[in-house]
Amino acid sequence: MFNDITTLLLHPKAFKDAVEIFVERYRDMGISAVAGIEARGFIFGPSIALAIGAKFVPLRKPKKLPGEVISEAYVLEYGTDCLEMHVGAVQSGERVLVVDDLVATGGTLSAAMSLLERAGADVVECACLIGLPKFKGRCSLNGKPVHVLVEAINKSM
Ligand SMILES: O=P(O)(O)OC[C@H]1O[C@H](OP(=O)(O)OP(=O)(O)O)[C@H](O)[C@@H]1O
Ligand SMILES: Nc1ncnc2[nH]cnc12
Repeated sequence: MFNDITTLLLHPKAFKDAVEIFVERYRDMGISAVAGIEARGFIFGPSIALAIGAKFVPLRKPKKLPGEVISEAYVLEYGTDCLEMHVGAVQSGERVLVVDDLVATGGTLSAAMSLLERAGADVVECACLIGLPKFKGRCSLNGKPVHVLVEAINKSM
């Protein structure tokens, strides 16, 4: 039941194709920052950022960033967690893309968007490789578009 993107990473052509599909979509959208969610958003986010000429902003789990941070707590399926971002990482009005490997309930993406919006950023879209059945094939979250490359099948059906 664990949707493991590390198998994709072992196939350079598939890994490159996945990044390029995102790059094609986002290259002309005036995006100046790509925010990647720890940990697996760090695998795809920086490549996309470099290719579209944007900066990369890490959204990290608690107590990892050395500078002043703003934090956003969120609820997971089992427990709670928190994302942090450096104060000043994004500017007011900056157009930001959020990247992660996978969306399940959408709680993590919601927290990432809240964090960025509290800092004044304009979240353009969230991009994930995989959408789990829990996300119900939705195309948006909190009024922002969510773009998913692959819908995972429901293995319990
Ligand atoms: O849509 P949601 O229900 O919020 O779940 C999606 C999140 O779950 C996974 O991360 P996880 O919380 O397992 O953290 P990790 O990658 O740091 O282990 C995944 O990489 C997403 O960030
Ligand atoms: N089924 C799943 N596989 C991988 N990562 C996840 N994060 C939340 N649910 C997950």
